[in-house]
Amino acid sequence: MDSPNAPPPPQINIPASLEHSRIAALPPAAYYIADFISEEEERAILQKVETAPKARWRRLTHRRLQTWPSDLVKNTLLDSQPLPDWLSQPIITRLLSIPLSDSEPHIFTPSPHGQPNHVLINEYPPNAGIMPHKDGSAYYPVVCTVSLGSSLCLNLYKSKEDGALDPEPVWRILQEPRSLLITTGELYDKYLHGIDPIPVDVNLSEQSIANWDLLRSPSLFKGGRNERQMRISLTYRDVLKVSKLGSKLGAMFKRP
Ligand SMILES: O=C(O)CCC(=O)C(=O)O
Ligand SMILES: [Fe+2]
Repeated sequence: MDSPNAPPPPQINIPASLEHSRIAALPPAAYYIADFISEEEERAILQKVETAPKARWRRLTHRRLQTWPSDLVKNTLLDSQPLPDWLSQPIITRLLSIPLSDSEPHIFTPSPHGQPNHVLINEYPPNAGIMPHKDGSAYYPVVCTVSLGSSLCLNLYKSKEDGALDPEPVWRILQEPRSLLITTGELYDKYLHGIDPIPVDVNLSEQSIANWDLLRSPSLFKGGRNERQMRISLTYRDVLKVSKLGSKLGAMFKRP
């Protein structure tokens, strides 16, 4: 557990406030912290994800996912169990330790539960992506994504006047392993996000990548390419509605 007086584990680099990690090229507001967790912490979380009971995985055509502590039922979290320790420590503790600005508390201070209560784990083989979408009304509009295992590009799209999707992304964000990306505001409500189902991200440059100046290792992408490996993402959000009935219903919907 992170305590205010303990020195941070080596390899992590947490800003004094989120303002220092703001992606300036994007509308308000998105933040990128390249070294949010250490390699050792990454390994430990990957091990927990990989050894979760088989029934935890839901298989889609090209990717698999786990939901913790459980699936939503009609946009509601059944309040049966808290998040397991390996999803709270160190990630949530560390996230909540970062002030929003030099004078304001953390990013979840105004949210109903003051912290994320739900984690979606997505596993993307190199050719897998996720269709452009919005995250909808079930969540407080702050999305925190920790990436593990591989880098890839998240694309941001806008809807055209007639509501159709403009197929060219307006911005691209490169997410490195062990990084944290936070998106809020207009990026939650107005724009769509998605990941191309391709084995290699191309045309990566200071001009094309919104968070280039915040990357840990921009030199790795000097050739403009990123060969994808297996990537696991952990998406932390606060589900607005939590049902106290969950402790009863939880037994019926219980997963191992
Ligand atoms: O894996 C990611 O980075 C994005 C996942 C996502 O957009 C979602 O689960 O809503
Ligand atoms: Fe999403």
